[in-house]
Amino acid sequence: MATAKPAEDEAVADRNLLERHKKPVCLIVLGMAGSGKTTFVQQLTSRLHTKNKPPYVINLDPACREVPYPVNIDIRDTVNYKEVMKQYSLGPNGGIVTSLNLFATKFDQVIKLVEKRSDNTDIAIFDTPGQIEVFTWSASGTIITETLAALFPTVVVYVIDTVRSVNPITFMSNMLYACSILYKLKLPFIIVMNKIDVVKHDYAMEWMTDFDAFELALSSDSSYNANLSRSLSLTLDEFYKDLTAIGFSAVTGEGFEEFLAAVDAAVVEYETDYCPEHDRLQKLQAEARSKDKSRQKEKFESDFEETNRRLGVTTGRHVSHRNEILLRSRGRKMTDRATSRSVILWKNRRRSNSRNRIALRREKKQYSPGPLLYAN
Ligand SMILES: Nc1nc2c(ncn2[C@@H]2O[C@H](COP(=O)(O)OP(=O)(O)OP(=O)(O)O)[C@@H](O)[C@H]2O)c(=O)[nH]1
Repeated sequence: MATAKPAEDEAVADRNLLERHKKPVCLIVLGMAGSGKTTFVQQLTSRLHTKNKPPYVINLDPACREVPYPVNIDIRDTVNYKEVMKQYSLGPNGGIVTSLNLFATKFDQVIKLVEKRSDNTDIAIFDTPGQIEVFTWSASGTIITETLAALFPTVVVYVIDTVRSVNPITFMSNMLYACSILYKLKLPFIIVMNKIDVVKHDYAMEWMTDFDAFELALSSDSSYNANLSRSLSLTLDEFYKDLTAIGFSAVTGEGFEEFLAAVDAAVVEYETDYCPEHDRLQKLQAEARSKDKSRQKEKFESDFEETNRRLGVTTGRHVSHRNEILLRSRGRKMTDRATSRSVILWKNRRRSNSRNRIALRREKKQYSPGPLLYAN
């Protein structure tokens, strides 16, 4: 029996891997405002439709005016962003965070819908808000990403505006952001250098592989920013090494095949690097939880025995006559004290009950998201 266990574990691990293989690849599209995320999703969706491989598309931007691609799940159908801002007296960013939080409470339903489509969809695309930090550093963004990554092969697609990044300092800011997201999420990562129909991405590829070229681009600038960018470029060398970057035009579709190849490679990376690490961490967490449980149980048992010992109650249920009297008198004293305490407590409770009723009445008026709507 004992020898069969590792083989069983291996079989379970293989089955998990196969199950993960079956499900659609989830692409989480991130990028600064105006980098072209929505246009990129539109181009990708239309090309995949042409290939007869329609993706499952989910819009997670509650503040966008219109979605220019066929969307299967739209956060705006469930959460009214303007109403959230009004009800909670929030500004635009707070409104987006709260809308995402409200939507995250229904994310299990999104997962079920994506799972349902696993037989006839290879790719699920998640378009995110332009306020990048709202998704990457918020609780709901983390919940959404981690839930997806635990169940499906998940890849982060970071869209960069190649036109704006010709400025080496802007380029460095973009790369720093990408780096922070990569190390936070630890998921396979593809950088999409968008808008190559306007400016080719060769300069950026050169800056990532050749420090001297980047320094040359900064040579005319002696500001603090330029010096900082220079130093950071050396530090980011490690980050650049493992990075997959491709050129893309969300307008013409140039780079589409290269992007699909990068996604395939990222799925392999997800299975060989992310999954084993994820499983290892899960195992460690489960072990820590069970250790904690047994520690708590031991503590409870020792506390219980100690209390019994102090009260003179032996485990054999024998209570000495003296102890019995002691217990009774202690009990009486406690009841006297308890009665007056109960009266005060009762009065306080009545007061707090009416306060709760008012709070509840107010709460009822507060915004709650609608049902999750979806198109097949
Ligand atoms: N020339 C060119 N323009 C592009 C490309 N991709 C996007 N654009 C333009 O860039 C602008 C911003 O594109 P969006 O797709 O709205 O960018 P976004 O990142 O979704 O913007 P937010 O929703 O504000 O975050 C639009 O005017 C697009 O037409 C591209 O590949 N080439």
